[in-house]
Amino acid sequence: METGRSNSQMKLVSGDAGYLLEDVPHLTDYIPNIPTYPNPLRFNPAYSVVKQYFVDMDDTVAQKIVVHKDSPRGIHFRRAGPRQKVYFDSDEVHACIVTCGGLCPGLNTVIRELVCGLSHMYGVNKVLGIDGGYRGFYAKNTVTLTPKVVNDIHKRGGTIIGTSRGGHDTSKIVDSIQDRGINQVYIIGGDGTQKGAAAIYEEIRKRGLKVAVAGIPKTIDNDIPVIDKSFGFDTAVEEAQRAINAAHVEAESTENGVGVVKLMGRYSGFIAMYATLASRDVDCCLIPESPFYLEGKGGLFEFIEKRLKENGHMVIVIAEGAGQELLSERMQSGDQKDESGNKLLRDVGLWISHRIKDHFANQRKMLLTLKYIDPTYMIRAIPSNASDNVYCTLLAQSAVHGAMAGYTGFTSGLVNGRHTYIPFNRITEKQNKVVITDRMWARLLSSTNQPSFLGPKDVVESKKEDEPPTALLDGENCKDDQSGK
Ligand SMILES: Nc1ncnc2c1ncn2[C@@H]1O[C@H](COP(=O)(O)OP(=O)(O)OP(=O)(O)O)[C@@H](O)[C@H]1O
Ligand SMILES: O=P(O)(O)OC[C@H]1O[C@](O)(CO)[C@@H](O)[C@@H]1O
Ligand SMILES: [Mg+2]
Repeated sequence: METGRSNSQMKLVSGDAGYLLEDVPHLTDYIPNIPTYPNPLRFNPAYSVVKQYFVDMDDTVAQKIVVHKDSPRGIHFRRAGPRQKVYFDSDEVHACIVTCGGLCPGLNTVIRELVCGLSHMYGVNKVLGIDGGYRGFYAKNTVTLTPKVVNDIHKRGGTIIGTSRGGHDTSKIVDSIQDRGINQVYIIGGDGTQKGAAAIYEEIRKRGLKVAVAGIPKTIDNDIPVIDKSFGFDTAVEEAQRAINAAHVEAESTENGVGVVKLMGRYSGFIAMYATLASRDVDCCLIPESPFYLEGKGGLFEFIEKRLKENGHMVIVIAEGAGQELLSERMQSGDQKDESGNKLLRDVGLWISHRIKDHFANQRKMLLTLKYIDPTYMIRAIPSNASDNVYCTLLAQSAVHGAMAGYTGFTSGLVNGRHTYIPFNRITEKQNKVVITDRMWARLLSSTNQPSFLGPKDVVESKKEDEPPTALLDGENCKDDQSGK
């Protein structure tokens, strides 16, 4: 039973035992009588041997998988994959791909697999690359993308079609889509990009155009909610190990050696947390979600001194968004923002390195050798690793299957290990953050043996926030209502 719509993006369908499907829009929601065609995959020798290759129309994926016997079934998303019927004839499709926001390992793999998936699975040969992000729709030329052009691009970092921040003019973008006769739009980017994609979808729907809009979530920060993790995250964590290793080697080679590594993570400390857990060489990990302080009892300086006395060296990993509130007024960037409106951060790594050196030289009169390593762009400008390549391939293929099947206004995402179509507004309504009252953060604290820097009051406050954990965490409370994982 369809229970209603909060807006044109959200179709809610309820079922027995608290089952709720947060469905994605379909072109037929606003264009009646669109002709359908049998899915050309049924004639494809690679797939025709696969029993039940097509996804059952009723297949959905549960958001919550830790349950009690009397738990409500909760929120579900439509399962991704090829459908029996498609709503585009192969010759009719004119697709475009755009990449927006910061770089991320795997962007080129997604582009490659969109182009190859469209061509090899659906016989679609008209694919345009939009040059340089959203503004490329109206301010730049396009690039023709063929399987031959994209053949080797997954071995390179970056995005062959360029990216940018800012420049989202919905009306001009949709004019350009209309003028060029584009009817499938694939948009790869982070939370800002997906908000832009939602605006494009709304405008397309308002104009009644037969244009499918599909998002592919991208962010090395892993700050996109609902999905298990974002592509490129594993690669970034792996690359971060190299910086941590270097910091460790430098630190252990001198008396009272301290290695400080700053890693990306504007609002979410997932990269720092995972790189720390993977490395085991890190003595202290500082992330935006967990406040800390430097001086006095239980502070960072006290911990550094203790660890140096115990081990003679230590490694600190700090996410770029950590401790921003501690930076002095003079260092604050005030209200400076980038072109997309994201707040510009000050260099917390440099700041903390100076503060540590200053404290030990002047207050404690202790000789200490500190090396600061800032690998920021190096962890996102590299090609994706093997596992991210496979992940990117499936995300891209899922997006293609969804658009061909007439779905629109959706993001292709992995939920509990299954590929799904998620409505844009579920992806954009909040940011995914490390939950410091979750077991994963406790594992980190126990692995580094660092103080939590929290008083009992802070823990209670933080618990009250009730952030929904993601699959990268595992504090899922099965008694929760249907508000999320
Ligand atoms: N609320 C919004 N509505 C429309 N467009 C938006 C919105 N927020 C951001 N955008 C556009 O999306 C694009 C990318 O946004 P942004 O620079 O914030 O990166 P992102 O997609 O969040 O990726 P990341 O932060 O991981 O680098 C920009 O072109 C920006 O203009
Ligand atoms: O310098 P740029 O390109 O604006 O990107 C920096 C930001 O992009 C991110 O990598 C997210 O994509 C953040 O971690 C970082 O703060
Ligand atoms: Mg963002």
